[in-house]
Amino acid sequence: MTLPKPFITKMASLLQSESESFFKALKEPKVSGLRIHPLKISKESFINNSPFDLSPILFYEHGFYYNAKKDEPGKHPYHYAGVYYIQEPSAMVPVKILQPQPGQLVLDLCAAPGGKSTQLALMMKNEGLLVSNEIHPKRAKILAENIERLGVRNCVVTNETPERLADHFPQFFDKILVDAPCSGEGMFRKDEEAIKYWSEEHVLRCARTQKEILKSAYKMLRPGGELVYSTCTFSPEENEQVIEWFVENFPNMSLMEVPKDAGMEVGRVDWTLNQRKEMKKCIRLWPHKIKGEGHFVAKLKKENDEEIKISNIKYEKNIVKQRDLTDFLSFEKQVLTKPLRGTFSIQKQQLFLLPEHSPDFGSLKVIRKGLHLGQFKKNRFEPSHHLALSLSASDVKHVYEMSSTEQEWKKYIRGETMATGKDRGWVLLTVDQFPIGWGKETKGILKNFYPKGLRIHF
Ligand SMILES: C[S@@+](CC[C@H](N)C(=O)[O-])C[C@H]1O[C@@H](n2cnc3c(N)ncnc32)[C@H](O)[C@@H]1O
Repeated sequence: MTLPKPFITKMASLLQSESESFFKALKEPKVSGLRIHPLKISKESFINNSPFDLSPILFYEHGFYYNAKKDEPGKHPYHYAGVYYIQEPSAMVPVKILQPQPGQLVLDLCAAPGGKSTQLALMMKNEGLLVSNEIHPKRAKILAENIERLGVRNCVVTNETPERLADHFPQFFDKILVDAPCSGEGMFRKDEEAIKYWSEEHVLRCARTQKEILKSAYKMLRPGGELVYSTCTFSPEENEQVIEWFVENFPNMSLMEVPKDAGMEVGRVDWTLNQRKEMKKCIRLWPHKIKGEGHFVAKLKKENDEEIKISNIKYEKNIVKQRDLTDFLSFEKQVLTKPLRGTFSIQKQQLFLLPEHSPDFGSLKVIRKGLHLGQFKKNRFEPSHHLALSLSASDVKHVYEMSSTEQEWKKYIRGETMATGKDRGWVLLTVDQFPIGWGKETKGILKNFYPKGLRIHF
């Protein structure tokens, strides 16, 4: 790895005597981590049942380091079953600091590919509303796929600009995460592109964008609400200086103290323009101080001193008529062990189960509205992959069990038809009890419903 010269000069001057260990750490291999889906598996069970060489991430209870030289968790069936999400360890910290609660209204404003959104939803135990927004259409699609793979039920995925969202949702959210686009200096060990793309101008451009995004986030935060700002870069211009600008321009935003784990450093007052002491409340994760690529995190609260506007946001009502659900209800009766409850929504023959408190999104571009249950076809209902991954084996009447230690699951992921010798209709396929997708059995043959776009040819 060849670091840009101006970056070396700048970091050497900022870090002084510490810079030697910083640059040494950047020459070491990246660390690799994954975060388990705590609603699907416990830590103990994961340690006992996964074949990986794991060690716990001390600053995140559901996180593990794995040995990237030996293990490929991205190719294990548990990955396709959404049992974990592969995530850089220090990227697990911002959501831990935001502490979203079940039932809250939460926004992830810069959400793709979905590491932090999936973490938010699981901490919320799939209860309440999570709006996960991504400005770039292709990345928004990847975000929706990860939301699906982890079986998240309470998330609406949008593809919008922060400004348009802010016009629609004034003072609406209890908690907002701004995991901002940044110059990615903390990506240097894992992504050569980040090095190629780096320049002082890029750092300053990112800082301007970050401030614009924060202005929109501010509008959407309710009085008393909390916001976490994070980046995976080291430059003060994108970190302490952005937060300093934020509290100076929005005086009812105040920095909150957050608990720091071993190895986490405080924000640098001496790297700000106006030496504001409260910048110490920010957190810095450095690759030479913790086992991770590095992050910056700040938590702020919107004080109540602003006039509270009555929000005129409308909520979605259950306008789907029972007769429109006939085919779904007969599917539900035949296949599921208990009915799904909540507010349904139908769009172009697609059926969704909305999160609680789901607002009307007006003309905003919505990619996925809650749990996608499936599609109405002529006189029948076809369940979705999202539904399969949101269920547990006990939620369905018929299961076809596979084992992670045998090769059969690969046939399924390749999209092959399988001979099961049974005739049970819709069947949920599982790997070691974890649902991985649907199949439809007729006359001893199971037709494969693993989505075509996700099939892999091993
Ligand atoms: C650091 S990444 C987010 C990573 C994500 N939170 C996760 O944990 O998987 C920042 C995201 O912001 C998006 N972005 C870029 N420019 C933006 C802008 N002007 N407004 C909002 N989001 C933007 C990028 O497309 C990118 O997906």
